[in-house]
Amino acid sequence: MARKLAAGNWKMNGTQAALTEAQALTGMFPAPSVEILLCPPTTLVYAMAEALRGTAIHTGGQDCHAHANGAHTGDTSAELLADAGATHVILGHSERRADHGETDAIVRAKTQAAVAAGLVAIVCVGETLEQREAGETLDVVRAQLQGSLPDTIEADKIVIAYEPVWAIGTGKVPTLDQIGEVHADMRKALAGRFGDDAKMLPLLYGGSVKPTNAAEIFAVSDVDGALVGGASLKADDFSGIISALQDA
Ligand SMILES: O=C(CO)COP(=O)(O)O
Repeated sequence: MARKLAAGNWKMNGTQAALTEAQALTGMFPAPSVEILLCPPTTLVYAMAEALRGTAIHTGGQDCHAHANGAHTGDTSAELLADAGATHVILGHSERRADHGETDAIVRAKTQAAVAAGLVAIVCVGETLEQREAGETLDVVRAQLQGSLPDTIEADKIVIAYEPVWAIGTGKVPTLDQIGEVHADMRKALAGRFGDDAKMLPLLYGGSVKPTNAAEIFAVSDVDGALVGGASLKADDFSGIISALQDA
């Protein structure tokens, strides 16, 4: 069985004042039955990891460079994130693929770097609206998985997040059948490539997950958690999603 994970992606939001939201979550979930992760902007990774030290809530980055160190002005390596206290890193988010031209090959190199640094890599895939309307969703997602993952994996170091681009920040969510179809197909593709390890990989759904729709999404088979944007910024909202995952 894959482990369950509720992950929050704060994107480019959150000053130090927002750390109180992370601390509030620790009070609500002193001993959670699922993994909980918050990925703040890079500027807050160290402070959040320190604030959450000794609690059940993990801290992660939102991207890393493919190299461990060197002349890469403005970039952050997986090693630096780990040194700051991160345990996870989101890679290949559609906003990075779109804003920074990240290809599957780049995401794959970053995934290898993250795992080498001891981080869990959360690898994001997902189709655009145009691709869905053209009936290309499963092909697009399969190709992204194929290109973005290394040939050999450690099952406890990889998480997959299916995030349809058109569902991110829009309030639009695929039907439960559509989510189930993609997740089942991802599990099948991963099993074809990694054998039994595929059963251990958490497959997260992301895109307009809210406390109000989380339970029905978590009831879909092969959905092992969520990667949450807007609703992870406030402890009151994110806690509803975490509770739904615990109850699933
Ligand atoms: O992109 C996302 C998480 O990585 C999803 O964002 P929203 O939950 O705000 O739609």
